[in-house]
Amino acid sequence: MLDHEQILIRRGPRSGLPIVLAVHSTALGPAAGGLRLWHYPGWRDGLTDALRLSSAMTLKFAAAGLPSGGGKTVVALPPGTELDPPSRRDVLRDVAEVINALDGTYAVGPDVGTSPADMAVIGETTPHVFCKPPHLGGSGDSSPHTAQGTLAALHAVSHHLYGDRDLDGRRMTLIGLGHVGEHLARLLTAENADLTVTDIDPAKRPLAEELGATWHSSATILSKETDILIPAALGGLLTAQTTHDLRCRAIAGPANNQLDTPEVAGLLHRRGILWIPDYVVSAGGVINAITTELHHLDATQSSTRVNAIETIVTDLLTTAATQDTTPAQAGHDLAQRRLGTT
Ligand SMILES: NC(=O)c1ccc[n+]([C@@H]2O[C@H](COP(=O)([O-])OP(=O)(O)OC[C@H]3O[C@@H](n4cnc5c(N)ncnc54)[C@H](O)[C@@H]3O)[C@@H](O)[C@H]2O)c1
Repeated sequence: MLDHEQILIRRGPRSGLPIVLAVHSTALGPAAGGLRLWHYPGWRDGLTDALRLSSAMTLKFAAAGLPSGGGKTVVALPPGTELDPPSRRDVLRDVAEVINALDGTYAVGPDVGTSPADMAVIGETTPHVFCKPPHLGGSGDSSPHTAQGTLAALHAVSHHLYGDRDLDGRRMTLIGLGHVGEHLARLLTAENADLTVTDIDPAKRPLAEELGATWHSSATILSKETDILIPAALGGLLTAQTTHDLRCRAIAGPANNQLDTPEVAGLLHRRGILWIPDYVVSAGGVINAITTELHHLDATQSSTRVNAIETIVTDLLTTAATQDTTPAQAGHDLAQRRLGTT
């Protein structure tokens, strides 16, 4: 059954590249979601990714209580393709024209492979764009807000596990010191967490030293004993296999698509490990962008919405405990209720 409202697939007239724009749902409001400019074996793989990612955006907005729907755009670059600046501009103009064809049903922001600077180029052709650089009136880099929302989720988890939201001395293990990970590491250090960090990029190690965090090999990080594990790198980290290695009480991080398959949530539950849905934990960036740019809230109101992730996670954990289910199931049920599908 087709689960999506609209799927546009076009070969860009300037770039010749396949552009897939998927609108999963506008049940709660106009759709929004990032532009992924990434290498795929073929355009159909890009289509599969756009379908999956756009439905995840619907869940993200519904769980966050935002009046927006899920969408995503994927430009499927053939393997090995490098875009020089003029070619990149051509792709972005092609994408902007596809967005304009939807007449406000969908607005685009950055995702893997794109940045606020790319949104500025798209914004030359369509107004349906967010996260442009601040000097062009946008909210710019979303990663500080994603880190802020993740911190809010960690407060909720700490309170649930230990009866205290204070992170002072709490053992936290952070995987990935990229855009979000670095901001989060600084926030956790400011709260005196007992922080261990890792990254496959050894150039990140000086940051660990600067913050007084413990640096750990990425190869063995999952088996390190810790209170809360925070995935902030790539997806697919949690599999039936890696689940056996874990020595943590909970997992809450911003990395998208952490579970290899949905069944892994059940495996974690049976091992007594709380897993907080990634689409709830990682929502801070898009909450800030959408509320400030599309819903015109001021910075304080928007920050309050990002910090409300703490309440959302608290409610999910309470529901899961009282109904003897997983936070994953509780999150799914919450989103479906808001979407009016249950
Ligand atoms: N940037 C945002 O606002 C935002 C919003 C929502 C979700 N996310 C998700 O959060 C995650 C991090 O995003 P980001 O913008 O910081 O990305 P990024 O590319 O800046 O950082 C990722 C970091 O992870 C490291 N890494 C990759 N594989 C690793 C591994 N196996 N072990 C350890 N480290 C590894 C990389 O070297 C890099 O430093 C991604 O999954 C992203 O989809 C980001």
